[in-house]
Amino acid sequence: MTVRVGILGATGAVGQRFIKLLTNHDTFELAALTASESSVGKQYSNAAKWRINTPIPENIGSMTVKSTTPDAISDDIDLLFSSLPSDVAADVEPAFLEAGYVVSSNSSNDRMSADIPLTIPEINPGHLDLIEVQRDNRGWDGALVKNPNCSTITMVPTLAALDQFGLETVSVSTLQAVSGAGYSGVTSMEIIDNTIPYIGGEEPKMQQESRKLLGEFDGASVSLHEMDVAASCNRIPTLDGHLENVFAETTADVSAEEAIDAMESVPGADLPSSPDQLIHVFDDPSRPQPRLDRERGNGMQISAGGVTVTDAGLKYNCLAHNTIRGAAGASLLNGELLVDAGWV
Ligand SMILES: NC(=O)C1=CN([C@@H]2O[C@H](COP(=O)(O)OP(=O)(O)OC[C@H]3O[C@@H](n4cnc5c(N)ncnc54)[C@H](OP(=O)(O)O)[C@@H]3O)[C@@H](O)[C@H]2O)C=CC1
Ligand SMILES: N[C@@H](CC(=O)OP(=O)(O)O)C(=O)O
Repeated sequence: MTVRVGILGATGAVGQRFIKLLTNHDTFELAALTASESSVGKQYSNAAKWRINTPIPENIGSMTVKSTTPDAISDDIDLLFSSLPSDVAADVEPAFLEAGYVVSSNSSNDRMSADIPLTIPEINPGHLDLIEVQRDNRGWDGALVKNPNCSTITMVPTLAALDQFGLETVSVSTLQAVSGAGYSGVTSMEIIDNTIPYIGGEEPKMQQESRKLLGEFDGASVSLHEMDVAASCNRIPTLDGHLENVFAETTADVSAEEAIDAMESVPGADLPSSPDQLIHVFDDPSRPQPRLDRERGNGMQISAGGVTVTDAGLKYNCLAHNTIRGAAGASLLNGELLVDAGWV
C-alpha cells in the first residue's frame, strides 16, 4: 500500500526533518510541499535553507513549492503533515480539515482542545478515536491529530511506566537544546557560555499536555490525569536533544529496580518508525547524555538513567531527540497510527 503525503511548512527546520524521515519510507510517498508565499513557485532546493547534514534528496530538491491552501494541493494526497508556526497553523489547518484532508500536526495550537487527539502511539493510541467526536462537533470531513511538545514527549513515556504505582506529584527541570527554538531562535551571543532559565510557554505545555496524554478516554472525552506536574524549563548550549531531571512521587512505594523494570517493559508500537524498545535505561549514572544518546533508535528512542529513591520520591533523568522524537518523528508516527487505525 502506498500513501501519498504532503508537508505543510516543508522548508522549515521541522519540515526538513520530515523530508529526511520520509525518504525511503516503506508506505509514505512524498508528493506535495508547501511553504509561505515567499517560497511558492520556487524549486524546493532554492526555497529551503537546507540545514541537515545529508544532501536534499534529488527528487525532492526539484519539486515545486506550493501555496499552503487546500486548492493548491492535488486531490490525490491522502495525508498531510503540518509543521507550520502555530499562529499560521491555527489559521490554515481548519481549511484543510473542512476540505477533507487528514492532518498529523506538530504545531502547538489546539493540542489541549477537548475534541483533538493528542497522541503518542506507544502510550495512548486509543485517544485517536476522539476523531469521531471532532467530526461530530466541527462537521469536518477530514481528521486532525496532534503530537505533544518536545519536552513533554521526552518525559511522558517514563511517567506512563510509573503510573502503575500511582503517580501523585511530578517535578521536572529541563535542559533544552537550541534547535528547539528554531534556527534563528537564540543567537550565539545569548547562548554560548550561558544558560537561559526561561522558555516562553514551555512550562504550562509540559504541565497540561502530560495530564491529557495520561488521561482516561471514555469514548466521548479525555479526563485529565489527576497528578500535579510542576516544570522548570531551561535553554542550554547543546544542538539537539532535551535532557530532563524528574522527581516523581507515587502512592505506592517503588524501588529503583521496580521503576527501571517498569520503564524497560513499555513496548514499542507495531508501526514502522517506533523503536523495538521505547525506553532504554542506563546503569551508568552519567548517562543519558545528549551528544552520546540522542540518536538511539534512529532518534525515536527515549533514554533514562540515574534512577534513585530519594526523600522527594523517585529521581531520574530522561532524554530524547527534540526534532525527531520531539517533532517530525512524533508526527510521522502519528501518521503511521492513522493509517494503521484505518483513518487514512
Ligand atoms: N524547531 C524545533 O525543534 C521544533 C519546532 N516545533 C514547532 O514546529 C513548527 C515549525 O517549527 P520550525 O520548523 O522550527 O519553524 P520554521 O520557522 O523553521 O519553519 C516554518 C515553516 O512554515 C512556513 N510558513 C511560515 N509562515 C507561513 C505562512 N504564513 N503560510 C504558510 N507557510 C508559512 C515557512 O515557509 P518559508 O520558508 O517560505 O518561510 C516554513 O516552511 C512550529 O509550530 C514550532 O513551534 C516543535 C518542536 C520542535
Ligand atoms: N518550545 C520547544 C520547541 C517547540 O517549538 O515546541 P512546541 O512544539 O510546543 O511549539 C523548545 O523550545 O525546545
